[in-house]
Amino acid sequence: MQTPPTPDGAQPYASMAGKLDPRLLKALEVMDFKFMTPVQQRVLTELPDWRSDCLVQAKTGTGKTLAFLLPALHCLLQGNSAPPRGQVAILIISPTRELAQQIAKSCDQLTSQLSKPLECHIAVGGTARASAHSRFMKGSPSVLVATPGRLKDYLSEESTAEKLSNIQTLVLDEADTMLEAGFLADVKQILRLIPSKKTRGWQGMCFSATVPPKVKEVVNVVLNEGYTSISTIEKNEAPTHERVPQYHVIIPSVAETFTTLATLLALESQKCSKIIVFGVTANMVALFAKVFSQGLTPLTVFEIHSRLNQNARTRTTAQFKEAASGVMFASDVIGRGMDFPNVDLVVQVGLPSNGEQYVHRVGRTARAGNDGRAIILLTQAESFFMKVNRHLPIKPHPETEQINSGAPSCAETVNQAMYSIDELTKQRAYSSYIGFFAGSGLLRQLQLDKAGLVQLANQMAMQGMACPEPPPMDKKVVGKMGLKGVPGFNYGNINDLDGDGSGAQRGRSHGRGNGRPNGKKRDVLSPGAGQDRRGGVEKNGGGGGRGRGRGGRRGRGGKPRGQ
Ligand SMILES: Nc1ncnc2c1ncn2[C@@H]1O[C@H](COP(=O)(O)OP(=O)(O)OP(=O)(O)O)[C@@H](O)[C@H]1O
Repeated sequence: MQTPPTPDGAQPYASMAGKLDPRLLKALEVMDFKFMTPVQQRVLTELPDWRSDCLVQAKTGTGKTLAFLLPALHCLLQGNSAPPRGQVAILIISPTRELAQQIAKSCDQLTSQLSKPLECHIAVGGTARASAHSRFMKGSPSVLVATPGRLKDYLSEESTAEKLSNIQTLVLDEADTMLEAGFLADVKQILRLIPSKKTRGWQGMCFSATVPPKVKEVVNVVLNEGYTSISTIEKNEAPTHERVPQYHVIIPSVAETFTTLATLLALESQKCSKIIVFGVTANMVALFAKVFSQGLTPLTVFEIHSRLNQNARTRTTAQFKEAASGVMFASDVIGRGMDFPNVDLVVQVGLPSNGEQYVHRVGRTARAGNDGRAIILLTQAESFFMKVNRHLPIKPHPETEQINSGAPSCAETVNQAMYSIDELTKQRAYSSYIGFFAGSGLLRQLQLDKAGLVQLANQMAMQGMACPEPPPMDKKVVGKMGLKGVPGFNYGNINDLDGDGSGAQRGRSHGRGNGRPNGKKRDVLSPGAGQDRRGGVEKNGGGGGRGRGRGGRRGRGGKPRGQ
């Protein structure tokens, strides 16, 4: 007898008996997933064939991962056209390392009930390439979850590419970001390195919570004409959850960013226990984390961005997934796809790269049917974001006045915390802030010229970060930012700055000429370094971690450097 559907129309997975591989159904039972989410139901019931090409849009946190894994795994397990043993059948490309690891974990859970384990491998930057590659070559990988850089690196070796010469399914998760300017070239190059769709007829699956119209123009690189399009979002419906009230707080001046955030978090941590705070650049996030670790919040502070090495990123991801409470300061390395259970509140400080990125960041809360809230902190000049994204239901925060009036009373505490932060951390935050805007094309919308940008950053440094003068900038870096000759910079040697907590003392001058006692040279930052726009994208295949991150980071919408 058929199990009846629930009142809201969700079909139980039990109704898929006889259709979906029983071992997958058993795994779903073990995972305690009794009902299909709407996107899972629609993919499993509306695809003409589970091998059909598709573009699927559904809100964040609604179970898209299983919606592509289930049909792909079913076809692999049932199909008689499975590739020879040792060859990859399902290739999943993700924009970030953390997301790749998360997808692989879901895949392992779904295949846990097979009598003989099915191997799901990961190929991402920042991890020991040699050992992962050797496991991949010696093993029998049926599924590979990869980030573009490391995948290109694998495919550049003939023997490795051979293992990908019989793929059945190619999934682009976060498809819109994978098919936009910064990534499209990578994807096209990957497609040149695997057997062509025309001759091999592999299935293409594109999934995302946001599908801007321009994506549809390029989706044909992985989908055949006539592909199935599924969306669980109504035409005029906001792409965010109705369960997430969204608010903005306008900060009186950029100098008050830190005090406003401190006031907001003090207020919010009375009602919320698990919070993610996004910042505009990795270096700004690093500064937030250091400052708020100085007793500015009762919550445990977590930090994740591309300037941390991959071990630290992976550890923090696991810890924050497990944590019952805490505040995680994050860049866009976790902006998309990441599933941290029970996040109550998402705060965005400053502008996201675009409306889509805003939606994905908000989507770190209210997942799997839970509730959540979202707040964006913007300066008056940045408030154009609401005008150009009118479809987003962002309202003024009901406690804006209380937050703004409370901020000055935090100034002393924030200043004291700032004094204890090393000079290099502040310099990097300052430099990355300038680099972000200089390379963003946002100056016009902000009604700022280049000198105005430098002035704004100086104001933030001197009034917000307790710097006695603008942090020093290297002339070459300024030139690379396209700001040569712009007034307002304090040129100096970054190598002279104190670079860790031990060298920084309360109230210590931030000026030039503080020699490093050990005479160690510091790397000079490249413009835009420490920016995690485009979701903390992958760069080259090899190496990774802190050192590589500097040279290879991608600016807003730009091509990845160093490839
Ligand atoms: N059928 C189900 N029943 C209950 N929970 C589910 C089901 N399917 C998925 N989930 C859970 O819902 C959460 C969100 O799933 P998932 O990460 O796949 O969302 P998503 O739509 O891919 O989100 P994003 O757009 O942010 O990438 C996860 O914790 C997942 O385990």
